[in-house]
Amino acid sequence: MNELLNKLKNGLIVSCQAFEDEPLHGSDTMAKMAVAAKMGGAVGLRGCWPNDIKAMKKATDLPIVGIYKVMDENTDVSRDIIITPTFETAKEIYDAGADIIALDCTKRRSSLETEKLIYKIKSELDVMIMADISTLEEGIDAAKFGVDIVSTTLSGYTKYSTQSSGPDYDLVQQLAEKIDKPINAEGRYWEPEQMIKAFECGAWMITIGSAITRPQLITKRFADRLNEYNTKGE
Ligand SMILES: CC(=O)N[C@H](C=O)[C@@H](O)[C@H](O)[C@H](O)COP(=O)(O)O
Repeated sequence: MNELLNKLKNGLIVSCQAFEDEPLHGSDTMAKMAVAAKMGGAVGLRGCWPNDIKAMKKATDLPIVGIYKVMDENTDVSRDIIITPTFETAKEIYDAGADIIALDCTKRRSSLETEKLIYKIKSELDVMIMADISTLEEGIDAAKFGVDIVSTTLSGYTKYSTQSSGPDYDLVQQLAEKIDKPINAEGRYWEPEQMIKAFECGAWMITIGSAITRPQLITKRFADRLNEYNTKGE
């Protein structure tokens, strides 16, 4: 088994990402988040854009799953491919130091295009690929096209995938049963016990983002609960 995959086995990857409209946006802050994640016991990181990845790489020695999100004011996140959409974006994060490149492998793009992109990355860059998918069928296809890891990242974020406010355990389980590749559980994990359930469903590793690195959402979760409590008696 590949040495990097061994390091990630049964481990926690912390996603450190903040868009321009988020209070923690900026590479310095993401690097600090990365250090905090390492102190807390993360075995890997997920980061977005070359500058953030470079800064996180400099600040820690943890392996990085790199992505490059491309979006503008016309982007519809349920319709468009935004996670590492092209070879050029993959190459940029590879040059920045990503150890694994994650890319959208949903059927929002044709299978042929996805297959070609995977082939080009595999043949020109010495890097592992994580397929961000939303359904079992997409996971099976991505595995056939030669990715190294399949991730549930986009379940709930394509129009045709299972919509849920919590993690998609069924998808983790089905992928683990049907695909002979490590499965990364990702998306809407907020509780340690949810994470354990993902491993019981067959996950190789787990990636958690918002519940650890988006303080505005962490605060909102508490504030929402408090509002609910405060309005009950009215
Ligand atoms: C759907 C999409 O674009 N997900 C992104 C992928 O990189 C990130 O915004 C998520 O934070 C990440 O997947 C981790 O998930 P969660 O934050 O739920 O733990």
